Amino acid sequence: MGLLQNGQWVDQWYPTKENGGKFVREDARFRHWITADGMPSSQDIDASGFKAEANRYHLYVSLACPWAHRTLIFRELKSLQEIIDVSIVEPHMLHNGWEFEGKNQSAEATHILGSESDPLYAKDYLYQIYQLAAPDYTGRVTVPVLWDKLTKTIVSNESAEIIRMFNSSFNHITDNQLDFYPQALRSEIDSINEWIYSSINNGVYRAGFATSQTAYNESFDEIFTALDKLESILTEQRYLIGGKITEADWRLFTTLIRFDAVYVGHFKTNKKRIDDYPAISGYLRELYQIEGIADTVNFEHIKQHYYFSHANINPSRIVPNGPVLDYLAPHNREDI
Ligand SMILES: N[C@@H](CCC(=O)N[C@@H](CS)C(=O)NCC(=O)O)C(=O)O
Repeated sequence: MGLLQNGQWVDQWYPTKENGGKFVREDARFRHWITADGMPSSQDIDASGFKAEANRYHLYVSLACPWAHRTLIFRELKSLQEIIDVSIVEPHMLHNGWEFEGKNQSAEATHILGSESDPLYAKDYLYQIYQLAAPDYTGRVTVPVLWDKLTKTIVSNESAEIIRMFNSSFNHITDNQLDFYPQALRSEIDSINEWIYSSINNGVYRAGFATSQTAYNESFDEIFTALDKLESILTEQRYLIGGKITEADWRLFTTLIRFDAVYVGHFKTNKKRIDDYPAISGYLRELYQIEGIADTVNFEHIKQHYYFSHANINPSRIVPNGPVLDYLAPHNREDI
């Protein structure tokens, strides 16, 4: 794993020493917006508008990654499958970072079913896509990447913003008017997102990537305090914000679905499993059973990625066979 420095790939692990053993996530650097008419959006930090058009954009994802998973879910829920195509990288992220399927894969990586080659430029590694967009780029090479085929650049590598674009910018093309970020609920959604991002979505990474006991303990406590609070919220109400599924639920979902399969073991977030929380686990099953969602979940990619890629956490690279999980069992949430 590594990053680009002035456009050159450098193989190195996350620096945690200077932060007392804490993992600190870097902000995404490509932050443009696709708008319906192509006019710059007020959220676009570079004020360059990208017009919503069918088959102009391409999504590079990993099926393992919870952030990329959000974008796949929104592509599904917002009927964008036919107009935004997707490429799936190999789950093993090694010394060249994310790799495409092909003959130049790292020697120790295994070809995992479902991984794809780069259909646009036949590149071997995702960092080469970043180099195409910005030859002198400095920063991490992350998924998801929303790519513009017309101007050959990265529109965005920030999942939180990609799902907002998917939520509304293509409605006039797809005629899908579902709204997961309705005006009236925005401030409530924003504040729940912030809490869940820091304590849970990013909390599990802070626990897993911590290199000091203190840093791990801190995140561990934060995660389980938040899960206990979530359990009481979801005992009283069906979704995070009352009776309607919003963006906040989907952002939480991608962490919950990885929790028992990977985080409990690999990231040592093992005070309880999601399965031990009756309300959260029923809620998780309900979301999983919504049409189109199960197809976005690939446990093989999820487990292979974490257990195999992070050799400093799991040097043997043995990928566990369990646990047995049944997300198709009845959720019994209809009457809440
Ligand atoms: N802020 C980004 C974070 C994405 C992210 O960190 N993705 C991970 C995979 S789960 C990644 O690609 N990491 C590679 C790296 O950090 O070098 C987003 O939400 O889109």
